[in-house]
Amino acid sequence: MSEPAMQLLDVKKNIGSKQIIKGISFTINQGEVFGFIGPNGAGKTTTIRMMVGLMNLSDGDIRIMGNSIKSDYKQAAREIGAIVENPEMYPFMSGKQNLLHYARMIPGVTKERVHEVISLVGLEKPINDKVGKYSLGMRQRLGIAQALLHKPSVLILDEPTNGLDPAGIREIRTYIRSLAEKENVAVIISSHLLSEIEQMCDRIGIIKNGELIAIQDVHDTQAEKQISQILMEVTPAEKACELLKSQHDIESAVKGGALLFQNEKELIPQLIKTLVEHDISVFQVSVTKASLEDKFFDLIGENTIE
Ligand SMILES: Nc1ncnc2c1ncn2[C@@H]1O[C@H](COP(=O)(O)OP(=O)(O)OP(=O)(O)O)[C@@H](O)[C@H]1O
Repeated sequence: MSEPAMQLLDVKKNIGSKQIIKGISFTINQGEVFGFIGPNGAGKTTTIRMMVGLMNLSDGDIRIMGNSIKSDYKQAAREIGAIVENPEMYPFMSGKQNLLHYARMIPGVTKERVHEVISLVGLEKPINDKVGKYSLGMRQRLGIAQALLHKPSVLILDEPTNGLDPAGIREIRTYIRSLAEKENVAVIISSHLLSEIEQMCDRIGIIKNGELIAIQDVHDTQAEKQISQILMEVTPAEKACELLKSQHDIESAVKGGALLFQNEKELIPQLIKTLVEHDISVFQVSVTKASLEDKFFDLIGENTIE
């Protein structure tokens, strides 16, 4: 197993008397796209500011390719590329001129590397146009290209989908995945909207009130044996609801003449057997996959995160 790209070890942050981050630990692997999700005010930006060294930790540590951000900041910082606030670009210069300008300030960055990062974010066509004419999505690509110039091991993007239209969000999806693979760079993307970033992530970490409440493997949820949303049309529904609880410890909601609950669909034949044995009539069973969004709402206990 290769060295983790980033490790958060019981990270805490107090501001005044308030504990904003309450001991967060997780590991991000090289080359993976990690979504950092949570409602507004959950603590995403605070955690990210600590990851990139813009804010001190109150306790715990962050290691980037094994280098402690506390005791070995210079080495750790070399491994990070980030867009936390809007990157400064000169609007009267072309995208390429901007990149060359930054490249000159970083030791060891060649012209070849500048061309490489342009192609990684798919900006070849407009790269000689003035940045002032760029769309928000294009400016963001340029910012990411700039953040990649020094070949970091970790790329951190705070709310990169904010302000983008659906086409811009689709574009991000395509190039983030491919650059993570081509560069073997770990990408951390924060968002308060799961639907916007779910498709480009390998794993999602969910943060609420300064605590990490779950880490979810996105590919797992696409696997066969997973939690499904099950709707059973039964009569009498109330009696069926009690039976599922007493015989199978399943909590279900009664809606009209139907029961609604989440479980593995492999359990369905057993449930039908129990119901029929107790003189319940089963008219119909329908199964839909519980999306990560459903689980996210379950976890954060809200129906909306806007
Ligand atoms: N300088 C500060 N002083 C006091 N409280 C702060 C400070 N900075 C952040 N907070 C509080 O810490 C909590 C976490 O804020 P943070 O900005 O990290 O959340 P977030 O998940 O990034 O939210 P958003 O999606 O709205 O950016 C919030 O309750 C916020 O009010």
